[in-house]
Amino acid sequence: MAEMLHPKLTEISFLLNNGVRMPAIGLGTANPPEKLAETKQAVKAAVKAGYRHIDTAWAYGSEPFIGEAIKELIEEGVIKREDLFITSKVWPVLWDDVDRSLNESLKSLGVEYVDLLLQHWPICYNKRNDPHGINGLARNPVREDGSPDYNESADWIETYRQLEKIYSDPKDRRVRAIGVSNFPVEYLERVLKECNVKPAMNQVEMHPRLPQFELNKFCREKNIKLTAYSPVGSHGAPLVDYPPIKEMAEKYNISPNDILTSYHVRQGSFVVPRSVNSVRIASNIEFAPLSKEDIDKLSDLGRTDPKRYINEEWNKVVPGFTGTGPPV
Ligand SMILES: NC(=O)C1=CN([C@@H]2O[C@H](COP(=O)(O)OP(=O)(O)OC[C@H]3O[C@@H](n4cnc5c(N)ncnc54)[C@H](O)[C@@H]3O)[C@@H](O)[C@H]2O)C=CC1
Ligand SMILES: O=C1O[C@H](CO)[C@@H](O)[C@@H]1O
Repeated sequence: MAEMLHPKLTEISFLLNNGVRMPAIGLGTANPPEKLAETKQAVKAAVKAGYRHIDTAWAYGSEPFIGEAIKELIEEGVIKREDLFITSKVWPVLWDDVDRSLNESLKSLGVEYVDLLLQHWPICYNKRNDPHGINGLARNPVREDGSPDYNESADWIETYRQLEKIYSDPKDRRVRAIGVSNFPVEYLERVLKECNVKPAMNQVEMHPRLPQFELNKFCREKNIKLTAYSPVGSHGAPLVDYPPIKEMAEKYNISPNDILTSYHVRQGSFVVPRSVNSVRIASNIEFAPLSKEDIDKLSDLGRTDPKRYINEEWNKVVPGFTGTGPPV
């Protein structure tokens, strides 16, 4: 490809529906237990490479390591707190205690506010103590028979109501924007009907093999932004070696990772790739100015070869969030 002038992915940002500006690419931090401690150097490498957005969650166990990285980056004079955009999420075991979830996240992160707080899943779990869980609670509680321990009498919308109460209190400065994650269109419709604060974000699995056509159309109409998680197909990065992606990468003379992140940013969505490899973090920030035809060609894979990588037993209760995903 001829040399072209265009920004790095780390230089692009979009506005949320409440006027808050959010950097387009964020570092994903849902690292496996054996790599959790590496999150600290990954965040430091990402910020030094230009990243200003970190994606985390109460449930990841990565927040204390992100906190250590932020503290050192501020002490070293690399950034100030206000230069960073931090997203955290409320896990279904704390569906009825958003205050606790947020306070524990803030404490671990060592910050006074998060920029975006999401309801992680529209699911309500019962609380079960587990010394190996997150802050003493089992992350995915199960019953004696091994089935997910849902709270059958609870309503997932209660979590969003608690989020909007915190966000709407002018004396409470702990969140700058609120949103949801893993919400299908019908759940978003219910939030829009029954709640007062429109979610700024819906974070979902999204990539060429799961282009989320219906959610994209709905969210664009309602001015709700989307963030793409698992952009390279999660564990093992299967999409990086997927022939149509490699072919597009060769055409643009750029890495497959850059194709897979630019695919979202080019369409006005956010993307949160995960890595603890500092070389990869720093090199995979090129923006590919994909043409409309190339975007359509990639999205077509969602019709011809659909695939959802995050498919767990307990998330099957969310319509469309199982198997190959929503019909296209
Ligand atoms: N809201 C939600 O429910 C969810 C949110 N997320 C967020 O999205 C982030 C990204 O999604 P993930 O599922 O973590 O997966 P991902 O699609 O970003 O893939 C990450 C994996 O790919 C590997 N990788 C990346 N490039 C590679 C390359 N060129 N060669 C070999 N390996 C490579 C990384 O080392 C890592 O193991 C998470 O870390 C988390 O922050 C992820 C899942 C669910
Ligand atoms: O955010 C999340 O990450 C894990 C998968 O990596 C998933 O359980 C959850 O939604």
